[in-house]
Amino acid sequence: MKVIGLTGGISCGKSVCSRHILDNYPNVYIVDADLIARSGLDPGNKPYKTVVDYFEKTYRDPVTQKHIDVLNQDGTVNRPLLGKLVFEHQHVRRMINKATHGYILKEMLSSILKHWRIKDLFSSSDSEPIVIVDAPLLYETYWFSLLCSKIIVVETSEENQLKWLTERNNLTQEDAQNRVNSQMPLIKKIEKADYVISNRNSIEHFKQEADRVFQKAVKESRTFNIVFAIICSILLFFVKLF
Ligand SMILES: CC(C)(COP(=O)(O)OP(=O)(O)OC[C@H]1O[C@@H](n2cnc3c(N)ncnc32)[C@H](O)[C@@H]1O)[C@@H](O)C(=O)NCCC(=O)NCCS
Ligand SMILES: Nc1ncnc2c1ncn2[C@@H]1O[C@H](COP(=O)(O)OP(=O)(O)OP(=O)(O)O)[C@@H](O)[C@H]1O
Repeated sequence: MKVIGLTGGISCGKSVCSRHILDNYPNVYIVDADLIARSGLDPGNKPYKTVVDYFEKTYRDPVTQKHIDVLNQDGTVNRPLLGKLVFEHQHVRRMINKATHGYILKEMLSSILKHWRIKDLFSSSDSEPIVIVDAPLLYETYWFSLLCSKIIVVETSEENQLKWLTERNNLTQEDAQNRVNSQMPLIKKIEKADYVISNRNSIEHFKQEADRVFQKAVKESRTFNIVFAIICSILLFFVKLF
């Protein structure tokens, strides 16, 4: 098994890229951090409880000092409202990161280890599983990046990011800008990257670039070895305790 990270700025095209790779290459599995985070906010899960507690006990609207209810009537999280607060206020963002990142790491580790096969230790073959960890905060969250042998960064212009983000999420320009500003600057991610896929032209061109870079990354990635599998299992054990 090889583990390749896929990251980049918000709304740069990571999902388009991972879907394209999933559809066109055998033995590819996607571990999607956004999807995992979403499940963490389902009622009953630990991150959900932490977030609900925070808004019930701690958080007051900074202007009106009123209590803010982030739940819908059926008890699920009101994501548009929570999203607005998270990207507007650094302390809410800190809280949500603390509430969700341990959970995301645990679920990521479990998903990755599911694809690890002892037989790949002895012979590398074309059928070796390739796990793509699609995580927007791969560099912001040190432990996430450690899991990956190579990391691909998807980049585009800030103008494209804002345009695609306002259209996709139906956001105002200001809300979209808050989301872009809440992440590590894209230029820093590009500096850290093993590979960069540029998404500044058509989607078709982007997919061709994605093919080229993905094939190179697979060739140059090392196989997830037994020592690493053991370290991950131990880490998973401790993360599960908390
Ligand atoms: C704030 C939440 C409720 C907003 O939900 P919403 O449906 O509007 O957005 P969605 O989950 O689709 O995320 C969209 C994008 O926002 C960016 N983003 C999400 N969380 C964060 C964060 N904490 N900091 C910076 N950017 C973030 C990412 O680029 C992500 O791809 C949600 O993103 C969330 O629970 N975030 C905390 C978990 C997290 O850190 N996720 C990223 C995993 S690496
Ligand atoms: N080259 C392109 N031309 C036009 N639209 C594009 C292009 N690339 C991506 N998009 C659109 O931009 C939006 C964002 O793309 P995508 O969802 O893949 O980004 P992402 O990096 O996964 O976002 P997030 O960080 O929010 O998870 C989507 O609606 C997608 O269809």
